[in-house]
Amino acid sequence: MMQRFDKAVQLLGISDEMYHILKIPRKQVIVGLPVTMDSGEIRTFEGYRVVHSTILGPSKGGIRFDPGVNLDEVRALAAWMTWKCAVVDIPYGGAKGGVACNPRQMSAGEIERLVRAYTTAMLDVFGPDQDIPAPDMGTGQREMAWLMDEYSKSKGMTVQAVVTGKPIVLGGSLGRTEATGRGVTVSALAAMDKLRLNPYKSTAAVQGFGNVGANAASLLRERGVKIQAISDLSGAYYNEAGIDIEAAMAYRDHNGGQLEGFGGAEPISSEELLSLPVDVLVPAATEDVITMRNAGSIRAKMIVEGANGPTSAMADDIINDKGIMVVPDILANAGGVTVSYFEWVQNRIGYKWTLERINRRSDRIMKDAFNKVYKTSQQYGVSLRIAAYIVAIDKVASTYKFRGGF
Ligand SMILES: NC(=O)C1=CN([C@@H]2O[C@H](COP(=O)(O)OP(=O)(O)OC[C@H]3O[C@@H](n4cnc5c(N)ncnc54)[C@H](O)[C@@H]3O)[C@@H](O)[C@H]2O)C=CC1
Ligand SMILES: O=C(O)CCC(=O)C(=O)O
Repeated sequence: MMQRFDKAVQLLGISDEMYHILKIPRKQVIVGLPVTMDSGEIRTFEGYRVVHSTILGPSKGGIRFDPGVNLDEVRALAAWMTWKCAVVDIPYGGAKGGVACNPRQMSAGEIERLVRAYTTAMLDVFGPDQDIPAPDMGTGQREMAWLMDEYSKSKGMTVQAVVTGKPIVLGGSLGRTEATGRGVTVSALAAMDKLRLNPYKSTAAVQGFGNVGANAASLLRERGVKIQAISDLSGAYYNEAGIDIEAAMAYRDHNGGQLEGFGGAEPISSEELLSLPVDVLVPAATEDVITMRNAGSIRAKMIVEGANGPTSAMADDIINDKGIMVVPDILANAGGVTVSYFEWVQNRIGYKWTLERINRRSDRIMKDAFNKVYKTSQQYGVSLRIAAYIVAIDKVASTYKFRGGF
């Protein structure tokens, strides 16, 4: 995150003082979370919430449950949220949270107790005007429902707007589940248009088959793109003629959330998936999957980053030299936080929007953001990634200047 940030700051000519204001997170909270496991044993988990910036509005960002979660990762993810919200021009700052745990090896009861303990520990941080969490890797609607319930109990009233990505019955928004994958699709189509690629004659490979990957694959398929490969933690699966994405989703949902044993494609290695000669590669799993080690073998014409930070900074140059267009994470996956913003607005006005209105508005925001970043990349002669940072940093820095008060 910092390497791209430094580059964009140099191009923008930001002062040293502003550099440090933008670099250092506003708040970093680490908590110990004792939880009674089903066995009766008490295990203590470490949880984090980093608020990177609140200059544009309340901070916003998901909560990750994964064994690899650590403070450094959460700090980078929080800063990415600040830049992401600024790129799509929504009135939020950036934050991110997480707990180092393996939800795949925990029962629903254990996860619920962990979510409630985390929420209680973060009561001073969270709030509908302060800091608004949402789902990320390893969490979803169910966890957001428990979070809202625990927070509401502590306040003695129902506070829907404290969290987004909730189930619809609890005030969740129509379209939020598919929103990130939808935004990835809108960005991919906009980029394909620039490269004059016809979606109906194009192919894609998608890494990660969770919320973002599966929905992106399904929506790209709907727009004519042939999905030749998909993957998850269990492995990668290839079918030259195209994978039936709906069948793969149904299989996953009846197979403990995993694609393992999926019959509609042949198994390949995860590395093979990344180097397939497809038009569009969508990394939608986790960080640092495209690195110096494998960037040289990528044959896709474009990479559309569904995940946060899937490409290491060192790999950027190799990919740029190969002439591969990259639609960066802070632009490509911003559809999720955009519809989260709509959910928060609906909660606050106490009114529900139709799916048609939500999709129309989020598609417009994603297209406008893509066009602005594309124009900036032409103007500065830089990649879409650096252009997205320029757009975001410029907005946040100029807001600071207007607000003053240092
Ligand atoms: N859920 C959301 O609305 C948003 C998520 N993101 C980012 O998208 C990425 C994925 O998030 P979700 O889909 O929500 O998570 P998820 O937990 O729903 O799914 C993650 C998927 O990736 C797979 N996976 C994990 N590590 C892998 C690896 N090394 N190789 C192949 N597959 C692997 C898992 O098996 C699973 O299929 C994360 O980087 C997250 O930060 C970004 C914006 C919004
Ligand atoms: O929906 C949100 O508020 C945030 C989603 C998120 O964590 C992300 O965009 O990385």
